Amino acid sequence: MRFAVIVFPGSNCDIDMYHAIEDVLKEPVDYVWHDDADLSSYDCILLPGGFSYGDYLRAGAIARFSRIMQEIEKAADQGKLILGVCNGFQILLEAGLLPGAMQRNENLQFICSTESLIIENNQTPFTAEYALREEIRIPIAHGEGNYYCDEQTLKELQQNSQIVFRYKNNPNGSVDDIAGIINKRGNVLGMMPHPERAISDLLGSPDGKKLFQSILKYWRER
Ligand SMILES: NC(=O)CC[C@H](N)C(=O)O
Repeated sequence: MRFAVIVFPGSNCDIDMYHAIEDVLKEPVDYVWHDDADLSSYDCILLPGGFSYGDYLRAGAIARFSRIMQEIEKAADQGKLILGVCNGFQILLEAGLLPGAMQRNENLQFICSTESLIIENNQTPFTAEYALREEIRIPIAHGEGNYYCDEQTLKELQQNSQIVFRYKNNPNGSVDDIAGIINKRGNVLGMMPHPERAISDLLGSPDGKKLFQSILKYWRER
């Protein structure tokens, strides 16, 4: 299974993401620069965290217009797996690949902490290795993680089981304690917490490993 880690000017979790794939899955992984225009050889596309274009205007608002985004939209249409973490999630929202938007954290502070998350849907390619309602510990580090959507969208997310992760103790004011959502088709996941920073006890938690293992399992069994 071939993985691409997309690198924007200002990405800063790309190396962690690369090593998560290399260390946990031992599968081929490449960095792909945002101005490149071919993702056809990749099975899974990873948008890492960071401050693309300095988070100017809004986090993800400029990266959304990168050349690579057309390729990512094409890959999503083809049913390939797309994972956006933190700034990657923000970019997917700005691009309209996931519904809703990010606001500044409720307390207007950048929050850096390890949070308990609840697995709300383990029937996705990204979470099949977890138990339903399993509680996991994953770090967060963001200033704009306060997920918002209108009532109609929230109802749809709830009814279609598109809310994949919820915070146990909501740190940022996100609606319905949302930490991560998936698209209706089930191949595009966005989440604010960083699973790539939780792949061993040495890093404080190994709980992110199952997310990457779920991706590989899905690909092998599909
Ligand atoms: N870790 C990150 O991806 C930082 C997220 C982001 N740009 C924010 O502060 O909201």
